[in-house]
Amino acid sequence: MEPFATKVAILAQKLAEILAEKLGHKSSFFQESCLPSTCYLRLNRYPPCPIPSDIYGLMPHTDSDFLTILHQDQVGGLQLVKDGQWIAVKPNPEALVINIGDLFQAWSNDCYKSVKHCAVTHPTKERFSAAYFLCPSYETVIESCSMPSVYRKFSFREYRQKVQEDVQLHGYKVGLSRFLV
Ligand SMILES: O=C(O)CCC(=O)C(=O)O
Ligand SMILES: [Fe+2]
Repeated sequence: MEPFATKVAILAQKLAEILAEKLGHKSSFFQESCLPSTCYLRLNRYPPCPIPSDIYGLMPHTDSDFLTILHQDQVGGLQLVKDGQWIAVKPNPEALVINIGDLFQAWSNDCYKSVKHCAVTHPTKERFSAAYFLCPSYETVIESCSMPSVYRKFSFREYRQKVQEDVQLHGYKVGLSRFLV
């Protein structure tokens, strides 16, 4: 697991840099704010579920990070919203899935969009996935890279607190729209 985490951490930094450069920003921001101690790897296990159409493996959500690198096995179950429709991502254990997270959406001033996704369960098969989250330290302030800014600047701590508060109060994450200017 450690060699996977090390490789995927390097890949995440490279991808963040390339995406920043695409927006005309030669940024060391991700290297400075996303440290090994602030990023994490989550291992997901989805047991078989006899009523898959009624029970999600993971509820629809966007990731609260800069970007996520996901490896899924051959069972399949990852779905995402494209042009307003839920589509299944064809499982390919040889490939990695890269998802933009909320923080990249805010930093890029809505140029990159945080993708809504979920995991559905399988009636008979157990499924595994591994997700690496490129996250900054809680003190990091996320400020749009261009003007006029769609979102006010906020710290990652503030963002996480707001998400938690919304989940506790309303039962769901509201996300970036809480930070619209
Ligand atoms: O298991 C999957 O395909 C999705 C995992 C995921 O979205 C997450 O861990 O945030
Ligand atoms: Fe996710």
